[in-house]
Amino acid sequence: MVERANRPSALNAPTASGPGPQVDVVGEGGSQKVVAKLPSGESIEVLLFGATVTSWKSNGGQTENLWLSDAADLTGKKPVRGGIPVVFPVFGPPPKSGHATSSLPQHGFARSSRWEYMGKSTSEDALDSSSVKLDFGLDRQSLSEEARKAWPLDFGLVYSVTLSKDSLQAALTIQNEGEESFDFQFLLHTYFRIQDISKIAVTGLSGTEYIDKVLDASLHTQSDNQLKITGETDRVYKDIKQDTTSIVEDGKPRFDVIRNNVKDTVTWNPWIEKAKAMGDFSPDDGYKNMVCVEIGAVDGWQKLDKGEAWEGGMLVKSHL
Ligand SMILES: O=P(O)(O)OC[C@H]1O[C@H](O)[C@H](O)[C@@H](O)[C@@H]1O
Repeated sequence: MVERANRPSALNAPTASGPGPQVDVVGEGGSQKVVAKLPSGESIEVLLFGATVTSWKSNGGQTENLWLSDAADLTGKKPVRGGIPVVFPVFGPPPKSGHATSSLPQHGFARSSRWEYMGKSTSEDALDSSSVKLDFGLDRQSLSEEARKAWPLDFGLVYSVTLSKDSLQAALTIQNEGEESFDFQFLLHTYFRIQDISKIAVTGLSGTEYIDKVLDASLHTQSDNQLKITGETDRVYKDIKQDTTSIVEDGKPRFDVIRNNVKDTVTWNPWIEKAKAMGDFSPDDGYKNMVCVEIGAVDGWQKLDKGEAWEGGMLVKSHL
């Protein structure tokens, strides 16, 4: 059952099986966020600005899984540097001209729009198996005037984030509510927190073609099953056959990222110079503690006809 957020008394109603997941809306204005905690201690925080997940703690609440810059703006003035920004309807810089997204900023408007918290649904069978799903909505009416002008199409988004004991699921449903079809790209720009970039490998990409954005957008094929990050990395892996891309740390599984109805994945690490050059990236050597593994549909465009809906996303398992 989804409880509407405008009924605060229903937020944490006691249940027959004891205390269920705790969900609270905290903060004001651009800093408002939804904080959810399972009885076993795992938690998430989702800023309404961008519906950006800024924290995900597993392991009874002891292990933070997401990297968030110390200088991230969490007041709703600019996209968050870290966490899980939602990229829609265009990934990267939009096509220069002649496309419906051409007037939009890099990565579109979803990460810099204020979403509506639509409510939670919970399952609380037992302490160890409880979970909570938070729903967020964005439509044309809630966009800034600037974004509405730049992308004059009618749409409805529902973004659902589900916290379970060892996993986080994030899924976006896109509905075309207008009279004409539209093209979109979608990506979850997840910043994973890691101990040491020199000790990790990204696996599950072998045999896949990728565009290397650091090397002049040239096309390559991943031959090694272990992608080690040893310098600036910005690659778009396309049409991946495997469902799962993993992050291995010190030879042990750390995260499994399982794609649902999307086939592409971007790997990104700005490394030394680019990290220093970004005003909202802090500390300077924070690049050692993060790697972006970003699932999405970004190779070409997805077309959505009038009245149609599309859904895609990821399930991330944390091994800590
Ligand atoms: O600085 P941002 O707009 O958040 O983009 C950060 C990065 O996002 C993606 O990973 C792109 O592939 C990169 O080219 C880009 O630099």
